[in-house]
Amino acid sequence: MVQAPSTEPTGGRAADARPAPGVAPSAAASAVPATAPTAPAPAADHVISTTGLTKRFRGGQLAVDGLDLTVPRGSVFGFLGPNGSGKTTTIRMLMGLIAPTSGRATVLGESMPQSVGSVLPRVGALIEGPALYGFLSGRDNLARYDAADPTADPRTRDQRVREALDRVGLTAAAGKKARAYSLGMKQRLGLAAALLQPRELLVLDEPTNGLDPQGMREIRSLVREVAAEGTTVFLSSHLLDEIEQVCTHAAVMSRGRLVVQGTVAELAARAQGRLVVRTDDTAAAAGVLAAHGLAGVVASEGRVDAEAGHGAEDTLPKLCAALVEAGVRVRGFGVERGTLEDAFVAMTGEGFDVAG
Ligand SMILES: Nc1ncnc2c1ncn2[C@@H]1O[C@H](COP(=O)(O)OP(=O)(O)OP(=O)(O)O)[C@@H](O)[C@H]1O
Repeated sequence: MVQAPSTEPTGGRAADARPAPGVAPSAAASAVPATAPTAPAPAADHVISTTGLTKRFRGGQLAVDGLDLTVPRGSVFGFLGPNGSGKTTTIRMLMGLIAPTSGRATVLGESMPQSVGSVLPRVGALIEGPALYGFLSGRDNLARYDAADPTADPRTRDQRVREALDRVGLTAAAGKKARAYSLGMKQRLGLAAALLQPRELLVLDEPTNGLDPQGMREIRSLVREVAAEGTTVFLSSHLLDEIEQVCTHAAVMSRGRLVVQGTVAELAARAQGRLVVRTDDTAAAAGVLAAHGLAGVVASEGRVDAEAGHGAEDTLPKLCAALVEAGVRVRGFGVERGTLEDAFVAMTGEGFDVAG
């Protein structure tokens, strides 16, 4: 089931507000004009695929610009970008909650938004925080979500709710009113709602946003568990280290456009490491590195570093020998691995400014 995002990002988090109820597949289907799918099915190993997907809002804002995205089955796919880069708008198009201006999207092999009614029952989603009734217990909130799913058998509801609560570690707090839940508990309850039924795809929009480190760890470990059971997870985040920790694949967005996509290892490999020489003879060391053609040589207190460049591993012994030969007293020498953040900066020429 897809939970309805509120139009205001904060609205979905307010447990006491009367929320928009979760969008039952049939309700979502009726919101979008149905037309016969004409696009060919994508390769079976892609759970999400978009071509030229574009969304321009009425005010003229181009939120998503010609997106070509491919999410392999079985991946934990990180959808990464600073605030305002178009992640939520993309997810809302993928879930059939808004129609694209142009381009096409397929989810689980079917065109969206046309096939929203048959696709959404196979997808669990948590978008902009769960919509909860604060005056109901966690258990009763889940029962309401389950009841909104026309495919869910009411006779086995209690068991599904019990199992979902257990899986997210909320059994002990099941009887507590949702308004008394911490933000992390609310997120976990939202995940439980998304996991009431076995799903082929789990879509999570910034699931750790606003959580403390413990809450973040809990959500990440749940994501890993779900993925280990074979569910593909599509996860948006503006946290680079989160993507590095949890995801197998990632796509990077900037200003509505896709910068790059691939495995996390491939993306991180694009980030050139820095060669670091620890020494008190910084001027001499900087001279040796520059003489060997290294770019970006920077000397600071007790340390000189430079762009390692590709193939750095092969030139390290030569450089080390040259430093020693020049009388540089080397205390430490090596390449510090580049991070995804370095890769982002290298690819976009921009800092990864989460404020957008
Ligand atoms: N309903 C809307 N009407 C007009 N502009 C919108 C609407 N929704 C989003 N935008 C704009 O589209 C751009 C992309 O927003 P979007 O929410 O998709 O980004 P995001 O990457 O998910 O960022 P965040 O992490 O802050 O949610 C932003 O400039 C935003 O202001």
